[in-house]
Amino acid sequence: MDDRVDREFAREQAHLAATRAALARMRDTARHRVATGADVAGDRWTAETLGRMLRTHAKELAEEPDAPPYFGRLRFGVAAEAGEHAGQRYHLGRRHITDEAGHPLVIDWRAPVSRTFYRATARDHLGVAVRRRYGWSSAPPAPARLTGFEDEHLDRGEELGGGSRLVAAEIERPRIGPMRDIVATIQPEQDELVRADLDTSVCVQGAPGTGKTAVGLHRAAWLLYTHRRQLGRTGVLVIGPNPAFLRYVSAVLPALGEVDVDQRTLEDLLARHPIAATVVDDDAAAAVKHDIRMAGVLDRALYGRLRVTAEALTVPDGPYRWRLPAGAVAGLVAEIRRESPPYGIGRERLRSRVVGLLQRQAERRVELSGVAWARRVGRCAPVRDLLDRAWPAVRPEELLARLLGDPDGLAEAADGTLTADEQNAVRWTRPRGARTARWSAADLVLLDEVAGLIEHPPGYGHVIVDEAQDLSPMQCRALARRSVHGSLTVLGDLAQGTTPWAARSWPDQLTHLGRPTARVVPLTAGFRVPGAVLALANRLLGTLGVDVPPTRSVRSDGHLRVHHADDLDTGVLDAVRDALGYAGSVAVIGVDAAVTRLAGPLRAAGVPAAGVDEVDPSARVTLLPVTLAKGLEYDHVVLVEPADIVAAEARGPHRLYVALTRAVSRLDIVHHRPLPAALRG
Ligand SMILES: Nc1ncnc2c1ncn2[C@@H]1O[C@H](COP(=O)(O)OP(=O)(O)OP(=O)(O)O)[C@@H](O)[C@H]1O
Repeated sequence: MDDRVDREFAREQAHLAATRAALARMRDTARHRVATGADVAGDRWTAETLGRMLRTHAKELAEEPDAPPYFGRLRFGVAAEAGEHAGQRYHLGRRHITDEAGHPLVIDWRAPVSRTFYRATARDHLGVAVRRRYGWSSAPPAPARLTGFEDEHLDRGEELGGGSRLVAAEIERPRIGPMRDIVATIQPEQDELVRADLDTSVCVQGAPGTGKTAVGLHRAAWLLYTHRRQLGRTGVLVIGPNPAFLRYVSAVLPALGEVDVDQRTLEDLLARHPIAATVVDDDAAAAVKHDIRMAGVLDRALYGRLRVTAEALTVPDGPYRWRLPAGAVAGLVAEIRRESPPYGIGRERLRSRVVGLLQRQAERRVELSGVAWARRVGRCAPVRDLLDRAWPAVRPEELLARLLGDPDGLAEAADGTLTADEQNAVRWTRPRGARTARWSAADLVLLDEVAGLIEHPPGYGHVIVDEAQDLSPMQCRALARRSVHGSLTVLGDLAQGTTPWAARSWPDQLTHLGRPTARVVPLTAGFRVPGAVLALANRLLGTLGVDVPPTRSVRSDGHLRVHHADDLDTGVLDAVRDALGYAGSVAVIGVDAAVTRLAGPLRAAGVPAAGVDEVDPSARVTLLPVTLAKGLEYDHVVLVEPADIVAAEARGPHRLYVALTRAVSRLDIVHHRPLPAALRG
């Protein structure tokens, strides 16, 4: 028996050597092609496209050159269910690797056959006789070493499920550096989401650490692989809550071979102007500006610019004068309004219909040179003046500056929609012109709404929105506008909503996102947070006012400790010193001011600690303001004074829930004030 295992292991070593040699050859070829690609292409456009493609390919192959080249293997049986794969073996990895003759040594995890690896069970083995998982040890820069494998004879009814040693080790591996991909251990319910069709929009409701972000990123990679041409043209957009989060997840897609996904914050996507740091809306103003009713107010303000003109139009044309009778233009405007094109297109439509009527008149009298005549008349002063009166061109900045700066204009647009108090809340006390105006973050959302009414923005083939529960209705609309012809993956957790406008129900949020009928799929297996920590965090759930399914942790390791400290700084310092005795990353999380203040005492005690935005390789400890903690994870978390986190903001309990669920292995809570009631006892 052992002999058989040894022989099998030797065969695996030989396959590994062949795979590494093939990968090195593919990399050399890719590099060579980058160097010569531009010379072999026939024209400049082809050269550029080819060059870009080759550079991308070379870059993909250069990612993590010494990482394990595969993670699993499928051996199909010979029964009918195996179909075309009968008797075949396939190693599965992050990308295809082929030998010199073009035979596959490793199949991409996204290929259709790989689906079987994630979905096959003992009850429904989908033709698979044996599923094999590999164990690797890696100590970069040395290449990863194959340490063993684990077989499940699915055809004999054997299945390890949660008992797989390799899967458990992979899930519980300490976190160092940026987020990693999970291709080796994607779970069936996650795989179903990852491989949902391109035209399917889906919403994933998942408690902290259930793999929402991981699912979203793997879905992006799968979609790009499966619909490369279409999405190469239309693009994939990933929206994350803040730059620290985006930095944390930014390595996943390149590691999966995808270097062309647009990963941004929503603020960045809508940044027509820099946000003025000095212009911060107070709570009342922000609440109104993010309210869905603002969509109606802006629409009314914009279309309030149309003027019904009863005048006749006269256009001199050489010896002739062409005329439109009074009322004709008003009729055209009403007709175009009924067709409801974007405002900017409406203006051009009016121009061309006016010209069309004039042209019909003219054609009865003279021979016209069609297009040139129409262009000239369309730009002539009387037509231009008429358009500027009846359907004036509008810039979003100018419209919003007038709306917020002019109480009468605001009252007119908001009458019956916003109360007088709400109008007062958003009104500028010192009116400014469009050029000198300074815009707040919420103003940029409004400007985007107006810009979207004037002209549809370019869209994406697929948009993935993380932490979607935190988006306001107006922010949702900005994303809906960019995915009109594409689909959406909406990721979030109602229990982690911390903005004043955070969603309390997915159907409402999905309606704002333009996908009212998207399926809401729960994920309930927690991969990040150890059981003991999750049990504590779950105690808060009842106080958060949302209806979400409970979660169980799949982790067997980890610890939770609660320390009462007479002196908070000393308590934190002790906990941090203890944390540094373990492998992995450490974060100190507390209200923003406390975290800033703790930098001094930690430094004085000889513990280097970096801010979340600093890159300091000597610091294993990150000082993380709780408002930036969303989506991030650390091996060891020292959570400072939960009562302060609860008291700091209206949604303090939700914020505490987020903070409690950042720890991958160990959570130390250090408090001086009494713990919030839900955490006591
Ligand atoms: N199938 C899996 N196998 C191994 N690790 C996994 C799996 N699914 C998720 N993880 C890991 O669990 C951790 C949490 O995943 P992720 O950040 O995607 O969760 P999340 O639901 O987005 O959490 P949050 O709500 O806190 O943002 C990550 O380290 C991720 O790599």
